[in-house]
Amino acid sequence: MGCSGCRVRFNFGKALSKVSVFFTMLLIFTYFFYCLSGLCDSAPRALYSQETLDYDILDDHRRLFDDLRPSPRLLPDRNRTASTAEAEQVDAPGELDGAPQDGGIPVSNTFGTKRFPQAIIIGVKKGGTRALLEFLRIHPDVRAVGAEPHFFDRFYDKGLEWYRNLMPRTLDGQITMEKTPSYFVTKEAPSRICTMNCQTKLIVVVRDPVTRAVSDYTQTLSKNPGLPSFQSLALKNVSTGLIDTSWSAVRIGLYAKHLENWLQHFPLSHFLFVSGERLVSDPAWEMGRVQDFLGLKRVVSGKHFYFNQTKGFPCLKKPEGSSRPRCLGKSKGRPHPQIPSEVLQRLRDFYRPFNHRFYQMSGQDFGWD
Ligand SMILES: Nc1ncnc2c1ncn2[C@@H]1O[C@H](COP(=O)(O)OS(=O)(=O)O)[C@@H](OP(=O)(O)O)[C@H]1O
Repeated sequence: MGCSGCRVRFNFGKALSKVSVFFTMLLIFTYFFYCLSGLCDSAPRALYSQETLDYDILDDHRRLFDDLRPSPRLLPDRNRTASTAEAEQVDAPGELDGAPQDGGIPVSNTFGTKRFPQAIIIGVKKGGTRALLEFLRIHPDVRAVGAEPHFFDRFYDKGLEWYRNLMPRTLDGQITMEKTPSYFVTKEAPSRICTMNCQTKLIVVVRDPVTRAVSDYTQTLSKNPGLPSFQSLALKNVSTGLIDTSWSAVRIGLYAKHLENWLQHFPLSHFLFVSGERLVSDPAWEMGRVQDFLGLKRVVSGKHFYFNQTKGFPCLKKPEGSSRPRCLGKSKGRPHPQIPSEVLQRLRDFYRPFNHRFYQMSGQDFGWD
């Protein structure tokens, strides 16, 4: 009896070890299948459990974009065009879902396909483009490249397949997006985007050009504390108050001029102009418009936001899978330096006719006067 009991125990133990080997193998196969299917791409999302977006943004950027980044030059150079000066400012990017791959053939499988973006946030620099993209990424039908690809301004010679391979995989019905604010001021960008797809939807986050210029200056100043004063860069002649339109921080705010270039290639119906101010004061309202424009169900709503008093901006309530709320990183919402009021007034006067022209062209009054 003792012996037969032993045999039963022995067989049971063997069976148990076979079952555990089977399950281990199953786990390994499942993992490989999962990765080969491209779902491992979404792993960086786990990093979003950080309180701010700083860490994931910078790590992903370094890992995947090191070979793309030209050496940064921070001092404004009046001999360069607005577009080249603009292109130097690499935004703190976010999650990158797809690394550039060799071969250029888009990977397609049952879990998604790398597609060209159907919608692009083309501008404006310091308008609130990062906030908009991060808010949109809550939507289950939006997948976006976190870093700024700068394809249509800097890396166009790498070819469209290179660009497509930067994109995250999407399922049917999902929208692929990217944001590169310098496209708005890049002369060649409209024709290049149209060559990719003339049906592309274009989103422009606009902000009072005076505040935008100060924000732009603040960003450059943060990287280069020896920068001359705002007024000495903005004014060609302090006594006459002549504005220096060759300074990119000023030029970018001439929205009507830049839009004119875009309207040569795209009809107005392809654009959505988002108010950068309202994106801060009422993000849910502005996100409603954006989702409608993109043909998405209104998923992102007031319940996703709270106003963070310390940050002074709306932040995201605990996103799914995250233990903490999420604000944008330190490079968003920097305190601006004090600029003499007469300089700001001079700039306001300078921009007024351009703003009015922009209101006419866009059919929206942003109330910047
Ligand atoms: N929710 C939230 N959190 C933080 N910051 C916010 C938010 N919404 C809009 N903004 C404004 O976004 C400004 C930066 O704009 P961008 O993201 O377009 O800058 S960049 O061009 O990508 O560098 C940034 O400009 P500064 O305040 O001058 O730093 C903010 O004013």
